[in-house]
Amino acid sequence: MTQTATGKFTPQTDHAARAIDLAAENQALRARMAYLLEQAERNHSIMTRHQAFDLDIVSAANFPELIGTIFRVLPVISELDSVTLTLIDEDADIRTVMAKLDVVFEDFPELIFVETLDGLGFDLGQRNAYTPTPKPLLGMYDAQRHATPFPQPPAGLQSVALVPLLRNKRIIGSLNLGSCDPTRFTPSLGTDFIEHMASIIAICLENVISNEMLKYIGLTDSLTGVYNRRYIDRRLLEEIARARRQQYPISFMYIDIDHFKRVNDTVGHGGGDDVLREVASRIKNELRTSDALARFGGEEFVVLLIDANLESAAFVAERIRASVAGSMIALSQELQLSVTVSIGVACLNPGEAEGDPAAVARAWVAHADSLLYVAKETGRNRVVSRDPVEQA
Ligand SMILES: Nc1nc2c(ncn2[C@@H]2O[C@H](COP(=O)(O)OP(=O)(O)OP(=O)(O)O)[C@@H](O)[C@H]2O)c(=O)[nH]1
Repeated sequence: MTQTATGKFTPQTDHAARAIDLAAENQALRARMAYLLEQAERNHSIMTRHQAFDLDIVSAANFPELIGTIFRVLPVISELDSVTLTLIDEDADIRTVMAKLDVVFEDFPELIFVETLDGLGFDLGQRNAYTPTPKPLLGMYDAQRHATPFPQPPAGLQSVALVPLLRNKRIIGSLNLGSCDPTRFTPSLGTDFIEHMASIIAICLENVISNEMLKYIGLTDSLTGVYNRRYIDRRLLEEIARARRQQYPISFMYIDIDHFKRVNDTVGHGGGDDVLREVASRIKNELRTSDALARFGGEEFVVLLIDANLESAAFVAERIRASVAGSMIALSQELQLSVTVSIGVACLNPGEAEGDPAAVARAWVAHADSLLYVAKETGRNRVVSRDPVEQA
């Protein structure tokens, strides 16, 4: 109703006022609907992006691909200013295996390794088998308290979420999310969504790490820790193809411990194993990181040298021979042993790598083996890099 000049209300004015109220209400409803629509569209877009992210990480072929995707994609789709990952790696097994598989950790400054659960840098309270699943910790960023999960925080970091990564109730690390918006992560915020995301990341991490470990075990010799024959057979084919493309020489060394049967007879099989380990370590010390050392079986080792001609490979072989023969191998305080090796060296020059790589590899290895045979026949403890017939 509307009041007249005399103070009375008339039906007309009442009607008009009601219309104004309705219009205002309508406008407010429309604004609210527009807001909800916008929110729904935003949520839909976030969901779609996260579904695509889940697919990406689930199909990551290896460890670098997985963590690369997490660090590259997650900050964008979740509109975050920092994403880091802490992994618990008690005996540095993960780091050792990844390094062996040529993962370059410097490429991932957001990846943090800690030795223990306490090292995660946030309080999970006393834990035992019956402790309930730890929840993500959300709140204001504190430079001192969050120094471990955010070693290089972006300027203006305000709020953080530290999300435990769990596999079968075991905490394997944490996903650390940071935002410059102070209201982004508050203790009252629901955590279902980030817990779900963290659980998928944890599954992917565990799978990829186990796969890499298996790959590593499948390519290395368990006694000496150097590569095994399977690895070198595959690598030979790759390097022959690469040397052919890039036109550089590659060399191959066949190394055999002299009279190893006598070593075993003297110090037993266990002592023989120690000798194998020490010889592998002495050979490795003489090599560049680009060279590949493998145990071919028994007391035989092989080395693949990249971009090395016959002369430089023979030089390295001579250094290896001298290193093994140069000092006794101590099996215990009382027991020391003198060991020597014989080495055959063959080079594959640009132009000689043509044809079927497998056939080239076979002929090349056989050549190095025949030179090793010459070294054995002509007195052992020596390097032979040329056929005696060629030399004559
Ligand atoms: N301890 C140990 N011995 C091994 C291993 N694999 C092979 N052998 C031994 O290595 C010895 C190889 O001996 P041979 O091939 O006869 O040659 P050699 O005594 O080294 O003599 P030359 O090669 O002619 O100098 C054998 O006694 C094998 O038992 C191993 O993993 N550990």
